[in-house]
Amino acid sequence: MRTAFVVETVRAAERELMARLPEGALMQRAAAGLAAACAEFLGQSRGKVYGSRVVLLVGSGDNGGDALYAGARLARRGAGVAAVLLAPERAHAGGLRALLAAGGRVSTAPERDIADARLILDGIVGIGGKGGLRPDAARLAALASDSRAFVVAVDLPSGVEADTGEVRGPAVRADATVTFGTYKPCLLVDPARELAGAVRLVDIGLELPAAADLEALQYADVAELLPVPGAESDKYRRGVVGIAAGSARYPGAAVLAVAGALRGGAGAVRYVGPAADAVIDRFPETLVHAGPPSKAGRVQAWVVGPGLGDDADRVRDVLAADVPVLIDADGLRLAARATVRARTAPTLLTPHAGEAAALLGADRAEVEASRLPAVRRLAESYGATVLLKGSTTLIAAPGRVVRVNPTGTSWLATAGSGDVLSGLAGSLLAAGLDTVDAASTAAFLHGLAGRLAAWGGPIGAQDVAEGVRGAWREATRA
Ligand SMILES: NC(=O)C1=CN([C@@H]2O[C@H](COP(=O)(O)OP(=O)(O)OC[C@H]3O[C@@H](n4cnc5c(N)ncnc54)[C@H](OP(=O)(O)O)[C@@H]3O)[C@@H](O)[C@H]2O)[C@@H](O)CC1
Ligand SMILES: [K+]
Repeated sequence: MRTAFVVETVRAAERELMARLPEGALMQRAAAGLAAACAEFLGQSRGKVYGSRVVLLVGSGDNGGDALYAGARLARRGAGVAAVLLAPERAHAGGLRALLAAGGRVSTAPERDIADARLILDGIVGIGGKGGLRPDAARLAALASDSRAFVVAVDLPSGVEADTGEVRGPAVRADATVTFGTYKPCLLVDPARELAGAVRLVDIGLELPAAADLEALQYADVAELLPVPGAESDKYRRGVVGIAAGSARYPGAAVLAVAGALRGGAGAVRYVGPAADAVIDRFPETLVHAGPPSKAGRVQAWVVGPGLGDDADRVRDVLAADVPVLIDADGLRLAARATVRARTAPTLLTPHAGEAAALLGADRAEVEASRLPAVRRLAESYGATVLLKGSTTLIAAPGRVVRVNPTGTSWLATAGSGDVLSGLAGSLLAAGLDTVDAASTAAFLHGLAGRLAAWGGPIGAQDVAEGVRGAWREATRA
């Protein structure tokens, strides 16, 4: 599991460790890791450290100190290093001395130096940043982001909100971020994540609490969670998932949800609704039923909502079942909050930002800008697990660590792709995973399937569904 911690927790761990170490030792660990990564980045672009032009953007805190010490190490290896000091009289004194002693210099022509640089270190602010960047810092951030240089953010890209991943104003756009001790939420959650580029973690020996503030499944976690039928399994023991989706107007949503469900590990898929002919045509293995869901036969989990139109009765009927229920699309609009809260079996909601905004009474743009607070709020208000789809898919449940999905591709933003995801997650619920595991495992497979199917080009939802098997194989092979 990859984990991230908020600033308050990082600070506490730093204090605890600093008390046991000689003064400055922690910063030296950070700077050494940072310099090593920078040397590697310079080497990767078929260059070398010796003779490379490096510019340090230096704020008045320890983030600037890290940049100065790392710059000193690069200068000792022959790089031409110039430091742009935002507040010359308050720059980290030891770091500046080290840089000058190693042959580095203070820039007197920042614009020219930035234009000539091959590598830029953004040490404007780290976890001590407050509010949007001040105008002089914002100007440097823009110059660096627009430059031809490879930009390395120190700890995090200056200008982003460390704990939430919000970006409220100008910020550095980095090619890579070298972060210390632990990931910070901004390095995993958009829109900040996009500005961080490739993230490298440098171990500085921090001891962090067992419960993280944010976590992301890795291949090994997914492999462990995915259900594998044993010798004694039959279709019923593997779980039956019921799909209450589709309408005369939107039969395709039913077909796609079933397509996802068939690849999610349940032993059988039951379909209930008016699109049975379309479903059977495409997937003859589906068990279909025309009456209400409660009369369709036993299932271990329900999916309700994709392409449902205004069929509130079907939603009510499904919500009355005493099994886990996934609510998506039209179902989100039709499910009363009080009914969801009153359920004793678990509920999983899977809105995109627009649907989440409607449920929260907020603007879509606000949800997109503040995904982490939004998903937490929604989970609390419904007393349910919420999977918020989008550029960064997040999964929250009351009392649980928020999960962030590490896979995905922007090509997944295609019609019907959400229907496949809901079928897939519902199938994993029926196979016995809890709501948080089912949602995060489904998002992982779905993202990976999209990536495998896209291969850098456009895809349709059916391609995603067909890619799930390959994604499953890839996840369990690791
Ligand atoms: N602690 C440790 O053990 C270790 C810490 N490490 C490193 O220290 C970093 C944290 O350092 P930090 O606490 O000094 O804060 P930092 O991020 O440099 O920012 C504070 C400075 O920024 C300024 N500033 C604030 N907001 C601003 C804005 N919006 N726009 C512009 N300026 C703004 C603020 O100015 P002021 O308000 O004082 O005028 C102040 O001078 C951490 O991220 C990691 O890199 C590593 O070496 C590992 C060991
Ligand atoms: K920074």
